Amino acid sequence: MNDVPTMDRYAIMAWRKAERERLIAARLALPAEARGAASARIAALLEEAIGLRPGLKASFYWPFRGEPDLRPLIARLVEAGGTALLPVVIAKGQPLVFRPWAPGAPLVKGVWNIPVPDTEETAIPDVTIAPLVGFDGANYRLGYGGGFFDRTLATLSPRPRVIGIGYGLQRIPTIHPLPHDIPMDEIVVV
Ligand SMILES: Nc1nc2c(c(=O)[nH]1)N(C=O)[C@@H](CNc1ccc(C(=O)N[C@@H](CCC(=O)O)C(=O)O)cc1)CN2
Ligand SMILES: Nc1ncnc2c1ncn2[C@@H]1O[C@H](COP(=O)(O)OP(=O)(O)OP(=O)(O)O)[C@@H](O)[C@H]1O
Repeated sequence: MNDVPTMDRYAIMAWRKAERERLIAARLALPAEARGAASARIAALLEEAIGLRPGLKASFYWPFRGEPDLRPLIARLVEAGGTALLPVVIAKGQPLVFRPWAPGAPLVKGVWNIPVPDTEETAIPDVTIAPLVGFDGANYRLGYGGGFFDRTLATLSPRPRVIGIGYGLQRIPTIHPLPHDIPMDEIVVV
């Protein structure tokens, strides 16, 4: 099982499932104050990396299961004249769509009860902030297992700049990349 070259697709999917559970539990075990402090540091580094400017369209996410809370950065982008987008699951097995959202705008419950903007409007992001469950040194991302980000990026041309974000404890030696896995452009981890 730990003999990497002999892991087939089935074994990799089973390994990923266990690894996701371990990593999500480790993230949730971080005290709330530590998560809050880390979120502020990630937001500052991200702001520097992307540069807030009028017209910039950046996709974020509504935080759950201990993901860093970057909503203050959403507010700063909107104040700077940019557009913040949130990912929306239309259906399992389908790419995500991105809908605009600004602090105070209405949300409705989407798939898995994730809050999503109450609008039909969609837009393609210039920059996509991807929350990580795990990541490796080759910039591959482990997510929740729906395949949504990879499926979405595979359909977008030009592809947005993808920046993964998370905590250092989410680093793993390899996610055992499969042909559908698309590496991220950058990772901001604290
Ligand atoms: N905050 C946030 N929002 C996001 C994402 C994200 O990673 N973070 N997504 C990024 O893609 C999409 C949601 N992706 C998700 C994928 C799977 C599960 C989930 O709960 N899966 C079940 C397994 C169910 C199944 O396989 O059918 C589970 O883990 O129990 C949740 C969200 C869109 N919104
Ligand atoms: N471009 C694609 N086309 C079709 N299926 C895909 C594509 N990308 C991923 N998948 C499928 O999605 C499933 C989950 O993939 P994976 O384990 O990489 O999820 P993940 O990246 O952790 O999840 P998420 O992006 O939702 O956070 C796999 O069965 C994979 O084959």
